[in-house]
Amino acid sequence: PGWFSEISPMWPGEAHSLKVEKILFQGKSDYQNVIVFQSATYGKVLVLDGVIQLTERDECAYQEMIAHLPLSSIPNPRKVLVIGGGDGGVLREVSRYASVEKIDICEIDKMVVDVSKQYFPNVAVGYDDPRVSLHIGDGVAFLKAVPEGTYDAVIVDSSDPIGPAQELFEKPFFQSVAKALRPGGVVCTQAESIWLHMHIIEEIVSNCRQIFKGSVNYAWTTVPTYPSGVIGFMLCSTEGPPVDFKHPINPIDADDSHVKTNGPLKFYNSEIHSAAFCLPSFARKVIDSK
Ligand SMILES: NCCCN[C@H]1CC[C@H](NCCCN)CC1
Repeated sequence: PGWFSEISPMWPGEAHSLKVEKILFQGKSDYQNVIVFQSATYGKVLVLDGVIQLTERDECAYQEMIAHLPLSSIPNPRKVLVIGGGDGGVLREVSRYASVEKIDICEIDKMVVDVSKQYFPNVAVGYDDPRVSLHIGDGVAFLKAVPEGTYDAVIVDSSDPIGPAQELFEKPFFQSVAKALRPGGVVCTQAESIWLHMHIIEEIVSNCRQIFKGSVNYAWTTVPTYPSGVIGFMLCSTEGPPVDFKHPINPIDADDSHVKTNGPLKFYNSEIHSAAFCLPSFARKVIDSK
């Protein structure tokens, strides 16, 4: 009955809208407002504090890219940490790797987990994997308690810098991620839009270059229901065995040695992996110069 428009001071003067068929859930957690609605053409939609987190139709693009850009770049990921990502979509993608032994996830808002399990079963299917351990709490505190060099990969599937995820965009957090990673370990973070947030990205890249002494790259992909239709990722590795993010050495889309229980990959493949690092000149100028 009507339209949902994603109006936010983070993208002034513009608002992506989706036609609403039915509101399925409305709640207020300790951290944010949570809404689930059935859209006319994008399936069910999860909204936190008025910001679209995922839709059934295009979530594959974001979840597959944020997980496979880092994990396809290292030979045998064993221990993986997901910060945020309470909907479970990233877990679904991480569990495709037979080499993975342990997946820790730290999500601050339990309502996001519960709502995803109830309304987005094909996304929350990630929680069914026995290797997954769910920690409800603040990712900043969780990482401070992690012993040095624990993880092969950290994936920061955060919302935006306004709200509970604010600290996940700041330098101390990146430092704690670097400490938690083994030498040559990798991190992939949600890194906003080159059309909307070049200044935020400039700051993030500058911080990452100071903290991560392996490689630091920015990749991007298309997600029609995120503002400006694109979303980016920071791909960084710590000092140690070199990581070439642009040429995946552990292709998840190649053979059948990977778990297929969660259905086929809908978006990610090795070509789009490499292409994701090709940037328009206005972005490359800023990102490569930091
Ligand atoms: N696992 C899916 C969670 C999605 N995370 C974020 C949700 C907010 C979205 N705003 C985009 C703002 C413009 N860059 C970015 C991804």
